[in-house]
Amino acid sequence: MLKGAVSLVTGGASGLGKATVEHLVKQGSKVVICDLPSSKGSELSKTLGEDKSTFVPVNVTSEQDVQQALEVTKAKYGKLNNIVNCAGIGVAYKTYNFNKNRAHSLEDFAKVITVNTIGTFNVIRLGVGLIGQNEADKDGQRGVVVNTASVAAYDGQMGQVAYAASKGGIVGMTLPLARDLASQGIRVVTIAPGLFRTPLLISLPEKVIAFLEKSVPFPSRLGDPKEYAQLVESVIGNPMLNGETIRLDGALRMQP
Ligand SMILES: NC(=O)C1=CN([C@@H]2O[C@H](COP(=O)(O)OP(=O)(O)OC[C@H]3O[C@@H](n4cnc5c(N)ncnc54)[C@H](O)[C@@H]3O)[C@@H](O)[C@H]2O)C=CC1
Ligand SMILES: C[C@]12CCC(=O)C=C1CC[C@@H]1[C@@H]2[C@@H](O)C[C@@]2(C)[C@H]1CC[C@]2(O)C(=O)C=O
Repeated sequence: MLKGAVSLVTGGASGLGKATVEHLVKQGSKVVICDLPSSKGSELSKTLGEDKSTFVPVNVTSEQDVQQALEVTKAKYGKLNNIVNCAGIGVAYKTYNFNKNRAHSLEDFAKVITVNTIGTFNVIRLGVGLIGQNEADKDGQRGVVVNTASVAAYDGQMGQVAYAASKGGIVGMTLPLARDLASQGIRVVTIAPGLFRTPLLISLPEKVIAFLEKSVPFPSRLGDPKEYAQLVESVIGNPMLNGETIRLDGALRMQP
């Protein structure tokens, strides 16, 4: 399924996106790594081999940047089969800070929605144009889109109102996207990860990590980004998976 395929991964220079890039390349896909200019995408591509991967500096909220990435994809690899949306950010503020008498900044709320929700949609709306140019396989399929939400879309914690809303938006758009794109044989599936061992979580004090790990029923540990990448491969390989969000969380239900 991945041998000879071309995949575009946003947020591909770090964490879950990076593990996905590495896994897809290992499975024989060419990969276009889209991430911010300040990211380590270029180094990653050099390590993987610049024939198998290409870094394009992209802010997912920019139409121009995403178009540029699609042009590079077409010019270098001739087609696009899969999009994996991993780019994302978060802030941690309560709706109102009653000690400081200060409301959640509207700018911060909008920023998280803009990158996570609008950025994801921006890449999909432009990227499916190129996927739609593929010849359909014997099942009528032309390509697959995999998005990244979070368990926060369902059990957002205190201080996660912007993040949870942004991820809820991704869960909410999954079915209508799948319906909109069904006529072209393009599937859309969202993964909602729990707690994964990426730079953000690794940087927390050991005590906090141990506490977070304990909150996961089984296996009681942080997820390995490779396990996320493994699910991306399964989603791409299974033609009946469509219009659904899959939790990948060891049965974690986050507390308030
Ligand atoms: N690590 C975890 O436990 C979980 C992560 N997630 C989600 O998974 C995704 C990946 O998270 P991690 O790998 O942990 O984070 P990370 O911070 O390691 O990677 C995110 C990448 O997105 C890039 N990025 C940020 N804003 C961007 C923009 N505007 N345009 C292009 N690229 C941009 C960053 O430069 C970075 O390379 C995010 O959407 C996050 O919300 C969801 C649930 C759990
Ligand atoms: C806010 C959390 C949990 C409590 C803590 O001591 C430290 C944290 C910082 C990283 C957060 C933690 C948790 O809320 C889950 C997320 C938001 C985590 C970063 C990614 C995270 O795993 C996620 O996106 C879950 O959906």
